[in-house]
Formats: sequence, structure tokens, C-alpha cells
Amino acid sequence: MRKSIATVSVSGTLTEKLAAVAAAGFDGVEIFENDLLACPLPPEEIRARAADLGLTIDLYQPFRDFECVPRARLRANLERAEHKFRLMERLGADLLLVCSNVSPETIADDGLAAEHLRLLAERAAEHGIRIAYEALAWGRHVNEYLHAWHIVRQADHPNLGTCLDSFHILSRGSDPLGIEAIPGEKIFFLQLADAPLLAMDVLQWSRHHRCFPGQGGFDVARVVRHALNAGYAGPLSLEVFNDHFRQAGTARTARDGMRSLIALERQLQGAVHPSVPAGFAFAELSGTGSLGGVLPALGFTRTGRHRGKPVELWSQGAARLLVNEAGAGQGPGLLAIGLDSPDPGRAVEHAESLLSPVLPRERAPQDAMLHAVAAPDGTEIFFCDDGWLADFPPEDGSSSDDGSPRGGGSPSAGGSPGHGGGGITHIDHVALAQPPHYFDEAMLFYRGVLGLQPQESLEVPDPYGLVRSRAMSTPSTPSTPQGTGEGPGVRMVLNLAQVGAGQPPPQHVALACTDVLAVARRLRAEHPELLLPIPANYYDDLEARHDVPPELRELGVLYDRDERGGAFLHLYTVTVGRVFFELVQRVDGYDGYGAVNAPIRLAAQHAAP
Ligand SMILES: O=C(O)c1ccc(O)c(O)c1
Ligand SMILES: [Mg+2]
Repeated sequence: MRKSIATVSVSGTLTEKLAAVAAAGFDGVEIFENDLLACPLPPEEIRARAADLGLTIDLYQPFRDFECVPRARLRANLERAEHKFRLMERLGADLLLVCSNVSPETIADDGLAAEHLRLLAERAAEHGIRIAYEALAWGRHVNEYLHAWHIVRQADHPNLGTCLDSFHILSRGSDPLGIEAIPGEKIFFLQLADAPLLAMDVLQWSRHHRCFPGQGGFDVARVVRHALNAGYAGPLSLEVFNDHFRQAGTARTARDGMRSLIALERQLQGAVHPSVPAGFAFAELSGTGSLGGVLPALGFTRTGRHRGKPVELWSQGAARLLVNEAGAGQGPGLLAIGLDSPDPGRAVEHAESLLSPVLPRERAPQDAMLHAVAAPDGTEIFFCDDGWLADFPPEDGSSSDDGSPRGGGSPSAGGSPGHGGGGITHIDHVALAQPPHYFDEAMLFYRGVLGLQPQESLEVPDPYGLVRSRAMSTPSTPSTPQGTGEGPGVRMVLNLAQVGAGQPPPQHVALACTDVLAVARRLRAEHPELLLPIPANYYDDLEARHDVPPELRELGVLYDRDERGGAFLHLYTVTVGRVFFELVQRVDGYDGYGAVNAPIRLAAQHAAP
């Protein structure tokens, strides 16, 4: 299908927008009136610029508050329309979007609406122009897409059709099935936007929070499917009003829009993700040695060293951390994540088909880790099969050259915890700080590229701001809950300093253990300086809410329960460089992240020296 985008969806001047949209591979554009009015080029030159870039001008918009007006106003409106028609002839655009009247003076009369729109269509036809009538969700009299269609049908003019916009349909909770009652040739245009599910005024929601399909909570694909079933054959056109997109990089947003449409087309074809990861292979941190003793204190042992690079492998159970001296100057921070992938080659191909930057294969020929892409925040994501461990032979040099990994594959073989029971078994989740303005891009990356599913979006108060947080995880079904399928699954938490930005929230690696209290006791005894202190007030409140062992207070372990009786015990280390560790124990199917405790943790981190 042809792909189009409204110029309002990306930042920049009109000429910057056109260049970025063409570079991202779009076939056409909707020119938003403000972009044209603010552009120093005459319409003929804009037309030539678009043509040179291989873009068609699919629509000019919006024409407002035209129909259902008193007779005297109608004359003025028709004159206003004549001016637009002449402009569109210069621009080479032959479709004008008319949105339903929002004025309080609108006369609530369908017959009058049809009469006025028919007059407009007759005038438009003299210029070879067609009119697409769109119901704004906050239109005064017309705010439902089927209402707009009924008026178009009543007006009955070949140059008059309707414009469907997924936001206006889905934000009102209308059933898009009704689209199939509209003859396809009368759907003149289809605009697509997603949005997070928010309870707010629909105009504000539309003007500030729209996002690309796949980034919000609407079933945009359903709208498209019904339009295609109706026989719609025009472009899929993104029309997004978003405060962050207005500030983000023009080319980057245009590319993200294209990624969204590619993913949407796949969804319509019923394609499934070709290679959903089964678990974490590793997390790679910048730093040197044992990260100042933190890793051995947590029970990790060094089990290997990269053949040709200054990278060490630290293991405990199936939890593997790589410590890379590159970038160590800035202190410890997360550089990369390795995912256990059923088919790394296909996973990276899939990522590339969704326009993710594939990282250059600059590794030595014998290295296994060749399949990697960059996440929106710059973190490198490696798709791994078991072979990668062979790059990290044990240091005693006893590893043969047959490539067989020491301490590979099975969860218990990756090195001994050396501290008895309760140890760490695997990486439970990784939390990444997202750059401002690109949170929605990250959502689409983790959903489309990695096959993770978004959980609820949360806003977590911090003493000096607000952190927006969203967990994304591999799908779990009742028959294969997280932790019992092919692997433990992948859970990511995306954080964004929403208010009070200052510095980005630190990143963290959460490690699953079988007995977090046992680990906490050992840490308390041997390395109390590594534990993040939690205020007594927290425990006074916790003990009033739940029947918990008093030991939690002594050990600084936090606690949460879910409605189904699952429990979560977790513990934080202090921050080292830009990263900290969390130790977690999930009890009886607890599937969350202890979000109620996040404000306590954020405050404790601010208070820590
Ligand atoms: O917010 C608006 O006014 C507006 C204008 C044109 C559209 O196509 C639309 O969906 C919304
Ligand atoms: Mg619209």
C-alpha cells in the first residue's frame, strides 16, 4: 500500500519535513496549512520540491468550520474555499480535507450539512478537486464517522467523500466495523494515529498525545482492516499531533513513522514475530575487573575472559555479566544486552526490516556474537545462540580450541555462586533510561523489533520530579507463564525522567534469586556498605499493610503483593557509576516489578552519598 504522512507529524520547516519524509521512504504527504503558510517558497516551488523528492501531495488540510452555518456565512465560506482551490491548483493537490464544524454556532441539521457540502463539492469539481469530509471527535454536531458518512451519502456528489481518522473513531469508543458499510470508493482518505489510553478531554488528547500506530493502546490495524474490506485503495497516512515529535529529530521521527507502517502491514498480514527471545544471555557493563568488588560481593565469579578484547565474563547460575574496559572511564554503565534468540540471523534480519540500525560486524573472525542492533537509547542488543560463550574461555587456558564453551548452556553450569543457597539464578529484568522525546520510539522498538508486549504505563514520583516507567516483556500465556517456558523470558523496564529531568534515571540490572533473604543476610554481614538504606517509616507502613517477617526491616528488603496472592521481595544495591543492581525473588507467580516501592527507592537513591 502507498504510505503517506501529514507534515504536522514531524518537526522542522516544510522543506526539511519533505526531505526527511522522502528519505524515510514515504510515497506522499498531507500538507498541513500552517506548514505552507510559514514556508517562504511559492506553492509552485513546493510542488516541484515534492516532485523532485518523488513525493505526491495527497491531501491539503484542514479546511475548517464550513458546513451548517447561517446563509450569510455560507457565502463567505465558499469564497474562502475558492481561494483554497486556487492555491491547491498551484500546489498540485487535488484532495481537500474538510473537518466537521466545531463552532458553537453550528446549526444541528444534517440536511443543511449535506446541502452545504454538495455546494462545496460542485465548486471543487470545477477545479478538478475532491472534498474529504472528516468527523472530528469534538465536532459540534458531527463527531462520529458514520454520521459524517451519512451526510456525504445524502449530499451525493462524486467529488465528495469521507476521510476516516483512526484517532477520531477509536478515541470515542466507536466500533470500526461500521466502516464496512461505506463503499470503498467513498472513503477518500484514511488517516492513522494511535494514542495511549488516557482519560482526558478528547481535543487535548488528540492535539498532544497522538502517536504512531503500535506506540499506543488503540487497535489501529482493525480500522485499516475494515477500510480495506470496504474496498479502500488509497494511502495509509500517518497524522500525528505530538508534543515530543515536534521537538524530536525530523529524520528520526520520519523513519520511526515508516517503521510503524511496516509493522502495521505485517500485522495485517498476520505475521508473527520470527524470533522472540527466550531469556537474557548477558548484560554488558563498562568498567574494570570486579566493578570495585561489587560482583564477588553479589556472589559472581569470573569464569572467562574474551579471546581478544578487554572483556571479562562474570557468572552465577545462568546470570552472566560482561565487564568491558571500553568506556570504563565514565564509570560503570550498561553498554549492551545479550538475548537468547532461537534464530539470531532471522532476529537481526527482522530488526533490519524494521529500520533498526544493525551494528557493524567488526568482531574478530572467530567471534560468535555477530548479530546486533542499536536500541533507541544507544544500548546495543545482541541476538545470541549458545555459541557466544565460546568467545570467553576460562582463564586457566584449559579450554580447547574446539569451541565448546565452558560453563555454557545449562543454568547451573555457569560458575558456582560459592556462597551456598539462595544465590542468583538468572537476569530477571533490565531497566534502561530513555532519552527525552524518544519514549514512543522505544515502545515500538521493543514491541516490534524484539517481540515484547507493553505492560501498564506508570508515573513514579521522585523527590525532585516524576519518572515515567513502562515494563515490556515476552508474552506469557496461562500455559507457559513467565519462568517456565523455553526460558525465563525477557523483561525490560523503560524509564524516562518526565519532569525535573536534570540527570537521567540510573539504569539497573535485576537479578533473580531463589532466596533473597539469604542473599541479603550475607550482604548485610559482609558488605553492608553496598545496601541501599531504606527508611524505617517504610517498614512501619509495610507492617501495617502486610504480615511480613520483621527481618525485612533489618535487611532493607522491600515487599509487594499482587491480588492473586503472589509476592515480590526485592533489594537494591547502591549505585555504582550509572548503574545499580536489584535482587529479586518472585513468589507464587508475582508478575510485576514492585512499582509501589519505586518512589521509596528513588528517594533513597537521592539520599545516598
Ligand atoms: O486537531 C485538529 O484540528 C485536526 C485537524 C485535522 C485533522 O485531520 C484532525 O484529525 C484533527
Ligand atoms: Mg485527521
